[in-house]
Amino acid sequence: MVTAAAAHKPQQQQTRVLIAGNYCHDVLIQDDTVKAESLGGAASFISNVVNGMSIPCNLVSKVGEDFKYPVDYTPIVIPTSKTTVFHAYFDLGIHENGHQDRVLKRVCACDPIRPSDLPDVRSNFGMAVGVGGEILPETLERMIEICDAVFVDIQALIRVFDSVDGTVKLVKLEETGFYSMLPRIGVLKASSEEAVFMDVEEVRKWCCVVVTNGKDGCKVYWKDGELRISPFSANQEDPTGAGDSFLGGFVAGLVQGLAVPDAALLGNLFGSLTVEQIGLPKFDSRLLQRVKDEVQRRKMQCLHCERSDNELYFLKPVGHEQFHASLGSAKLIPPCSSQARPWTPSNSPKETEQTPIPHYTAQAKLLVNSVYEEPIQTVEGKP
Ligand SMILES: Nc1ncnc2c1ncn2[C@@H]1O[C@H](COP(=O)(O)OP(=O)(O)O)[C@@H](O)[C@H]1O
Ligand SMILES: O=P([O-])([O-])O[C@@H]1[C@@H](O)[C@H](O)[C@@H](O)[C@H](O)[C@@H]1O
Repeated sequence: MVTAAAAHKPQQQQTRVLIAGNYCHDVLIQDDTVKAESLGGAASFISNVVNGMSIPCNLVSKVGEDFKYPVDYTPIVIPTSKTTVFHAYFDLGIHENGHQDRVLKRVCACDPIRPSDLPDVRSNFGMAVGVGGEILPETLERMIEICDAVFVDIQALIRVFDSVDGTVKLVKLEETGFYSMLPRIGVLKASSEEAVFMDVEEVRKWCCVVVTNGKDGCKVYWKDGELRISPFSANQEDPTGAGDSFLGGFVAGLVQGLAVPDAALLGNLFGSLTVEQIGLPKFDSRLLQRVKDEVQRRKMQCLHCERSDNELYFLKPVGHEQFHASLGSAKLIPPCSSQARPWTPSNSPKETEQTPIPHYTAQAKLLVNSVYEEPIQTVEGKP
């Protein structure tokens, strides 16, 4: 078995982002026909965004010897296990409102990621983003120890799998072994379908909660306030990975020093770009360059914003709407090449109202510290 240390990509001196979650083989099925097969898993969608934004990261993932995709971050290969496989059925989950949703089945599960698989160096941002049950309570504990702020996708915590056919079901967050760790994580991200499996009013007392809502963008909740963040328009082809790419964009924004509302816009942007392609999206290089330029410009703008108090961190900094417009216009740049293929009917997003409710909270402080306290320390007792 390849050890975690040997499997990692050679490290830059300062690892800023640590992603933990297994790569998967995704099979997209509609009307009993395989429509596409793709590299999947939240870790692949997130690293795709983070790499696209030129942010160095470290990724811990486990696969079997059957793993079939080239990836930037070498996974740990488990000879006795197979790669996690998900079948996504797009015709079984028609909601009462007519909205087409998917039914997911985990048909194969690779080994969980254990604390010993994680690197011994500290990271500023940890991302616990399992999809097939690979994040164990002790793994999340270890991430909390070695990362300044931990971002968790609730799907890593509340999924259970039917013992016969692997259908993904969700359980209440408070019934899981992760609930007591909430005060020590930075951000918990959930889709609106997943959010009903937690008491948002209770959880927001402990950590920042981000609920994504498809074409309607997302909402950020913290102890004393909440904020709706506008979406970007998209012609949806495949919803797979939108939430993952959102989280990648959100963290990419925070890594670069954006305030939470601006970083959430970057999350919305990458979510909207992802639904326009089938499977793992390929971002156009000109678009990425423009987004990076806009983020740099925004960062410089906000250096001049009043920011001496933690209270301001959740505030929409002046110029937020303009930043939204600039990112939106980046989406209009003609692509170097077109990757999108028609498959499902497209959706058009509605503009949503914005509700700034600025207040200081302990979570804000945690995030501020994680972003602005620069030095990366080594784990106590380890080199
Ligand atoms: N049809 C869409 N149009 C525009 N943006 C979208 C669309 N679907 C998703 N997004 C973006 O991606 C984010 C995550 O999508 P969502 O469907 O809520 O998550 P998940 O993939 O976890 O179900 C949304 O908050 C939004 O910013
Ligand atoms: O669509 P989304 O919820 O953001 O995330 C998806 C997971 O729910 C799914 O289990 C996995 O197979 C996909 O590759 C993707 O990671």
